[in-house]
Amino acid sequence: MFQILCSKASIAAPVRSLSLYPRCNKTANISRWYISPGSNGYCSSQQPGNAVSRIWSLTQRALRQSATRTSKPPGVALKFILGPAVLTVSARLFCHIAYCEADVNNNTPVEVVAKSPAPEFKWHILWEFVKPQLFALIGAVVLAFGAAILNIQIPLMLGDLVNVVARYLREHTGNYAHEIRGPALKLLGLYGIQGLLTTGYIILLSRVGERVAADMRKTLFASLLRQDVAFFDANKTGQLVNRLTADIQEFKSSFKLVISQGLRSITQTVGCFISLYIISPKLTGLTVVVLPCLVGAGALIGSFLRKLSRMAQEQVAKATGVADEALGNVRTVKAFAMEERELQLYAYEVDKSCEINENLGAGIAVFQGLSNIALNCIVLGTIFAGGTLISSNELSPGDLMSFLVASQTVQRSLASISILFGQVVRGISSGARVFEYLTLEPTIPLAGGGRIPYHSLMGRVDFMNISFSYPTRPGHQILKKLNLTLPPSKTVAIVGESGGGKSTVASLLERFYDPTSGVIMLDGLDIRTLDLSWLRGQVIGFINQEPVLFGSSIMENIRFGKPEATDAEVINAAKQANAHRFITGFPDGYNTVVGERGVTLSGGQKQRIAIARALIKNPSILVLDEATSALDAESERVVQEALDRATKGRTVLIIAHRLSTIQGADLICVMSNGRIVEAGTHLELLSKGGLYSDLIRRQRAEGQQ
Ligand SMILES: Nc1ncnc2c1ncn2[C@@H]1O[C@H](COP(=O)(O)OP(=O)(O)OP(=O)(O)O)[C@@H](O)[C@H]1O
Repeated sequence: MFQILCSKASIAAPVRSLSLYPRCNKTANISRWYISPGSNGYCSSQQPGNAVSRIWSLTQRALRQSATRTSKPPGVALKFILGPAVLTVSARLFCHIAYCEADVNNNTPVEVVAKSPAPEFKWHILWEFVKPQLFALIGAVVLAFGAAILNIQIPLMLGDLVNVVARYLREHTGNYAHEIRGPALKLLGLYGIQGLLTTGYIILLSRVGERVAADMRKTLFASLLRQDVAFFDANKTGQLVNRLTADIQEFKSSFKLVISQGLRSITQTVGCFISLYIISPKLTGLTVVVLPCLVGAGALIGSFLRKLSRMAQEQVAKATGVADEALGNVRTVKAFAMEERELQLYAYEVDKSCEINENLGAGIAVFQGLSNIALNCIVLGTIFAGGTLISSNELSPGDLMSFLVASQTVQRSLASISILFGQVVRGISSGARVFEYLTLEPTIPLAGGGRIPYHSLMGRVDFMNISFSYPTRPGHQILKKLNLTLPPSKTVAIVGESGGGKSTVASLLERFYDPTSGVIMLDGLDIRTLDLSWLRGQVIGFINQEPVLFGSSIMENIRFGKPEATDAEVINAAKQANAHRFITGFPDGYNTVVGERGVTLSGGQKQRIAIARALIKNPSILVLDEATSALDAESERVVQEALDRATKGRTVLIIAHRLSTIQGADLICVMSNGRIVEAGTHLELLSKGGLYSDLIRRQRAEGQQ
């Protein structure tokens, strides 16, 4: 199996392919090679072993495109030269050179899976979020630093205290209570100040962390909403939501931990080492020999645990994706009685996650067990060696106490640094995933630069020589040099076989996608030069087969079409859409909450609210994409009545399955193979006896007319 790994759009279709039979003059284990099928991407083989010696199957069209556009990801460079029958591939991978030749064979199907390369962590983006919180952050750092410095002081003062006790036990002279009071009060004061500093830095740090996370969430959400439709074709909603929630949460935890624990641990390690050296250079020498070995072993086990933890994170995201999809489409799941299958899918992913987490837990347990043994051995060793030094009067009992406490602090700090290291890696990878979409620029920007014509619109639309392939399937051309005119205030219907590209035409008019070639003109202006928010918000009204409502009130749903609309405007739009009567029939009227995606309403009711939502913005152009095809006869009659009223005086594009609904259109265009092949009125097309009359005949036979 081969994979195409794309950074933006994904490619996910079984397609015709060509096979490459590479012959190379040098062994190179090519695990990844680069092609650019219309967007940046990697291509890799999942077959193990020496990839150069294997047959490479790739999509013919994707490769053709890759032959014209290649770029260099780090460490990988590759060129495609496509001859009539021979494909030459030259690859430089990690300093190995491989030359491959390949014969073209069109018949082998290949599975193509989309996957993104690992995103990069960008410090300058983090800086933008941290900048507004700089003062609070500096305050937190200073307080945390102060608390850490005091922690270095504490072992020394404990030593003083023990020395007082030891002297009293040895000599039994002086006033014990008086002698102990001073160092004890000092220590108490130190504990108090340390407590205050700790409270202060935790408050400041959690404020900084929460605000940075909140800003990131808002910016990421705004960035996601800004993306064009192709982005959502290529990315699963569950995974996007995961970036907004789990990834930002993980990043926030790491950020806070690094500043609090990282700073404290490093300061304490350095400070306590100095104290250790001052107390006893000999004992410190012993510690210096033993500790790095332990820390090295700990780091090794730690890196293995981090790998497991990353796998666990990814697995949880997968499981979330499955649950999100099933719950988001719960009605379909129920309609097909697929609860058991969805449960099995989810259980499979959760079990995998559980297995990884169990291994991770066992790894952590072993790690902690070994650490405990090692740390206790160090204590024992220190007491043993320290006792020897006491017996030779090189060390006092208080010094040994200070040494023990300080060396424990060093050990704790080093251990937390190694744990922290894992957290940093997790935080950085979560941050990178968040930043990836924060900076992603949509190919069709919603705002900026586009103009809004001064004059009022006539509403003439011209599709001129439009060719189009979906970004997720660049090799599959849907529209082929399509020409179509929507005259002002006229109704044009597009009919044709299913999957022929009718809805695609509507999507291009809305600029959900831009054509691969050709121009769409609105009143003689290229729509790419027009302000997109204005075009979608005020010019085009869109009603499709399955209207999706938000889980708020009917009033808010209609007002979604024009946020500044008054209640009277909402009611007026509802009346035009034949919705007023049923809305006022509800106990809460316009304040009735419609449930998630409008589940508490019937199909016809939802459709009429969608019509009101489109009409409230008084659009010059109305696009009806099979707006009545999902309704029963009675609902269709009421909705059709509303639509007839709504289309008056507007340019209307109707995409229709059921030909009975478009017979009154001013122009009917028949689409086939990505082009308009017939155009005329119902009667003209019938008299031609072409594709349209075939469709009519077929639908009559199927009883749809
Ligand atoms: N987002 C998408 N990404 C990739 N391919 C798509 C996408 N949407 C539609 N297609 C493909 O484009 C082709 C045309 O689809 P379109 O929805 O425009 O057809 P249609 O004529 O409206 O069909 P129907 O009458 O069944 O609704 C189909 O082959 C479909 O699989």
